[in-house]
Amino acid sequence: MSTPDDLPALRRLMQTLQQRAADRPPKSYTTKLLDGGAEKIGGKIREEAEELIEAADEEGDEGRAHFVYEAADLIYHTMVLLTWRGVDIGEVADELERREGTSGLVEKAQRKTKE
Ligand SMILES: N=c1c2ncn([C@@H]3O[C@H](COP(=O)(O)OP(=O)(O)OP(=O)(O)O)[C@@H](O)[C@H]3O)c2ncn1[C@@H]1O[C@H](COP(=O)(O)O)[C@@H](O)[C@H]1O
Repeated sequence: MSTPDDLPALRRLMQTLQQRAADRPPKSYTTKLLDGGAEKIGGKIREEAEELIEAADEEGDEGRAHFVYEAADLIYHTMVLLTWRGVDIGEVADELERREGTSGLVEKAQRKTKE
């Protein structure tokens, strides 16, 4: 499985989340989410996605920093859902690698001819 070597923070976060899933320490926000299952985590993902979209057109350095902050929130919660489902970020990286070089437009056209 490939690992996002250029993004060591993502790899470390994945390991922390997997450890949380194994240990379920009570004083952990991740544990709270994992215990709530896909519904709880999915609700947070929806909320964080909305917040990211809202931040997308905020101007200036502060707006940019807020947008980055919201993107990190969304990525964290998405990674918690991956963890809940037993999927490693490396598997997502593999899928992105498989797609490398194929335009979304080309992929869509191929899908349509198969249907
Ligand atoms: N990267 C994150 C991270 N990003 C965001 N969050 C939390 O996600 C929540 C974002 O939701 P909101 O802004 O809606 O805050 P809230 O209203 O308090 O949230 P809710 O009570 O409504 O769920 C906040 O509580 C943030 O602190 C995170 N919590 C944890 N991590 C990482 O996960 C690791 C393990 O965390 P614990 O499992 O809590 O120890 C940490 O060391 C960090 O590396």
